[in-house]
Order: sequence, then C-alpha cells, then structure tokens
Amino acid sequence: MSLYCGAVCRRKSFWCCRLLSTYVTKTRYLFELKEDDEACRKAQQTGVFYLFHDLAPLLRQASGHRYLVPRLSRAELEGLLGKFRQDSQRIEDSVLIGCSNQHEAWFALDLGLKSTSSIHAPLPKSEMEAELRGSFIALRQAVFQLNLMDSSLLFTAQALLRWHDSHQFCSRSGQPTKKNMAGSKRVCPSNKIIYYPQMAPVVITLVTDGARCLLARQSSFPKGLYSALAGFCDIGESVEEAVQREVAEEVGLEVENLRYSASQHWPFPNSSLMIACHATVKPGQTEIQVNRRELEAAAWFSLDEVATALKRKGFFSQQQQSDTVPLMLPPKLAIAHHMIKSWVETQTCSSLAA
Ligand SMILES: NC(=O)C1=CN([C@@H]2O[C@H](COP(=O)(O)OP(=O)(O)OC[C@H]3O[C@@H](n4cnc5c(N)ncnc54)[C@H](O)[C@@H]3O)[C@@H](O)[C@H]2O)C=CC1
Ligand SMILES: [Mg+2]
Repeated sequence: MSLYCGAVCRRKSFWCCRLLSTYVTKTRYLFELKEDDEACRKAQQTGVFYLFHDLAPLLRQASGHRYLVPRLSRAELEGLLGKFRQDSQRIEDSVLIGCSNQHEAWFALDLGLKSTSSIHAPLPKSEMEAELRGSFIALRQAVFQLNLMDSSLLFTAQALLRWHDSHQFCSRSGQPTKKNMAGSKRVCPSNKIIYYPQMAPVVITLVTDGARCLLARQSSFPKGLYSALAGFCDIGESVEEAVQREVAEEVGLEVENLRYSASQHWPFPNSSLMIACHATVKPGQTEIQVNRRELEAAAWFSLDEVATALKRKGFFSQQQQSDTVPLMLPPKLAIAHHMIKSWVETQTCSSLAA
C-alpha cells in the first residue's frame, strides 16, 4: 500500500489510504465477477440474495411504517426452491448488484416473472410470501418507507432484472439471447452480438432568473407537486443542447450559464440517468409560454415560497386531506429535491452576505 493516496489526496493519512484501497479492491472484485462466469458462480455460493416477484421486491414491515429488505443466504434460497420443487440451477438466473467491503457478493433474483420466453414458471406469490414472512411490494409504492441505501440497491436490482426480462431475444437474429453469470450483458449465441443494460439520459434543469426559480408540473403529478424541467436527450445531442431544447420546448425560454451539478439513476418508469443542471434565463426574457402537450402548468416561484415548501413534511398525507393544496416539492429521494434545496441554500447565503 502506498503511503500517499496519489492524485486524489496528497495527505499522509493511514485512514485515507485504507479507505481508497478498500474501494479499489471492491471495484476490481466486482469487475472480475462481471468478466469471469466461473468466479461469479463461486461468489454465488457465499453470496446473499435479494428476492423479487414480477419486479416487486421482498420487504418486511418494521416499526414506524418502515420496511426492511430481507436477504437470503445460498442455503436459505436452496431450501426455498426445494419447497417449491425447483432446481437450485435457478439461482443462476440471478444478477449481480454489488458486494460488501468484505467481498460478500449481492445478487437479485426474480422468481415471479411472467414472460412467455422464460423456461421457468413464476412461483406462487402468496405462498412464497407466507414462507418468507414478508410481502412483495411494488417499488414505487414502498420507496418512501425504505432507507436511502436500500432504495438505491433495489433501484439497481429492479432496473437490471427488468432489462433482462425485456431483452430476451436478439433484435438481429430473433434467437434467444443468453445472460452471462453476473447479468452484466446478454449474448446472441448465433451471431455473437453482445447486448449491455442501458439507461436513457435525461436532463433535468433548474432555471432561475436571479431571484426566482422556474418549476413545472405534468397532469400526472400528485396535486400541488411542482418539479424542475426534465426531458429525455435526443439521439446525437450533447447535454447542453438537450437542456436548451427541453427548456425551449416546454416553457418557451432560452437559457444560458449552464452548470452541471449532479446525477442520479432513476428507475421510473424505466432506467434513466438523470443529469442535473442549473441555468439562467437570458436577461429580460422571463415570460413563460407553457407547452400544453407536455406540461399542465409552469410558473416562477420566489425564494420564500420554495423555502416554505421545502420545510413541509408529510407529502402524501397532506395531499389527500385537502382540496386547496399548497406548493409541494419532489421527495428527498429525487435529484430534483436536491437541486431545489441547493438553490434555496445558495440564495439564502447570498442574501445574508449582501
Ligand atoms: N428523479 C427526479 O428528480 C425526476 C425524474 N424525472 C424523470 O425524468 C423522466 C423524463 O421526464 P419527462 O418530462 O417525462 O420527459 P420529456 O419531457 O422528454 O417527455 C416525455 C416524452 O418524451 C418522449 N420520449 C423521448 N425519448 C424517450 C425515452 N427514451 N423514454 C421515454 N419517453 C421518451 C415520449 O414521447 C414521452 O412521452 C421521467 O421518466 C421522470 O420519471 C422527472 C422529474 C424529476
Ligand atoms: Mg418534460
């Protein structure tokens, strides 16, 4: 182990080096499992398994409306499959979703997929739930009752399982494709074309005019909910071009001073890579022209309005009770929440400094 952390950190710190080294070895281990089927098969012997039924994760109710995410050891999984008269070979349908610092590999396995192409019939949901003392609950429904780490892991697992389920055939030969052991790709045996899991890039932009920020809503959003402007990148576009086009398309404005801030994998409705940007409108050009085919409404909101909305708790319970709904913002889990929060913090700091 080198005394210095190299490019990342020039400090002579033992802990810092240790941290970096753990991360690097873990990354290399996961890479090996993706590349080497035998290594991955071996990792399945000692790994743990997250179960899904038709893309709904197995969850267990804990106290305070929270959900825990049970994991099964290899032996527990074999026992479960045995009870349903399934061969343990079925474990090889699982996909690799990560590993611990100690290199315990984590897999996700869906035993309830209904796809006609599958050679395995779905196992009965309620009998599995009884056996496992848990419930298979749609991720969208459960997401606010999970901790951030669990939700992120389940997002990845569901996205990967969904991708495999919907990419069973080669689009060139029409033949069934075969998953590698880790599930990081599928190969067509007849022409050797390799298919990799994909995410759609989406730009999400918080437009400001200096004092206010622009938020919009679609008719499908819960009542009162406004978010930043989002849109799928078109093929051939750069992120900058996608931001400019989406803002022009949706609210009829031209933006400048584009700044990238962060990104997030978002599983709904399919896998997207959300690329968060901040931008300002051109001076004197703030009049919004809403594109009604895309949005129900869009408006400028003051710092006070947004700061008050950020403090509001009980997102869903408040909505159902009242007809006149105040401004609601996306939940903490969504990158839009963090972009809006960061704008409020920057504005508050600069108004205090002034
Ligand atoms: N995590 C977060 O904070 C947020 C995430 N989002 C996500 O961003 C995504 C995009 O936002 P929208 O305003 O709906 O996009 P959008 O403004 O591009 O409009 C959606 C339309 O774009 C077309 N489209 C083009 N490429 C597409 C593709 N690859 N997949 C699906 N539709 C495609 C379809 O006609 C679709 O109806 C949504 O899936 C939404 O879940 C949106 C806001 C916040
Ligand atoms: Mg949009």
